[in-house]
Amino acid sequence: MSTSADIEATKIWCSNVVVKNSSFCTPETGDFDGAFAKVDFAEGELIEKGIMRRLPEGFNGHECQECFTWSTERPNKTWAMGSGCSPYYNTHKSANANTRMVRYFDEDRFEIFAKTDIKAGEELLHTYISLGWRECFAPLNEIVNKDE
Ligand SMILES: C[S@@+](CC[C@H](N)C(=O)[O-])C[C@H]1O[C@@H](n2cnc3c(N)ncnc32)[C@H](O)[C@@H]1O
Repeated sequence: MSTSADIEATKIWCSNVVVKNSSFCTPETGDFDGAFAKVDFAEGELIEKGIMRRLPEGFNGHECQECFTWSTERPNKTWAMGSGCSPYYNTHKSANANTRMVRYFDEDRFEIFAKTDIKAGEELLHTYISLGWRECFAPLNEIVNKDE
């Protein structure tokens, strides 16, 4: 088990998260991946931390579902790839998302925290900040917000 000193001292820590088939998989979608809690988390607890690597200038994140929006500029021109399990978190609208990602753009790192108490085995979901405007997420945005 990692102590808080271990976690503090490391840049990438995702020991309490596993990746496996998402709970959103259906016979129609086929298999795809999601991130899951390996242990119980209390509301506010750190789930995972890691680093980002910026993608080359000119990279078009509108065509890539796996990269992260990595600036507050809109339209966004800076995209990054995240460490650990971070690329595998599926999304949901804010009311149903059980995690939140804190982005430290100037340090190229992130932390993911529990928004609610989470039981081991639950799928971890966060609301993608680009869900409403990234071109490749248009079909997903319709699915997630179909009741709005
Ligand atoms: C950042 S990736 C997440 C990991 C991805 N599921 C995988 O297997 O690599 C984003 C993609 O996951 C899928 N996804 C995310 N949230 C979803 C949801 N709530 N329902 C269905 N598919 C979802 C969509 O295909 C989306 O483009």
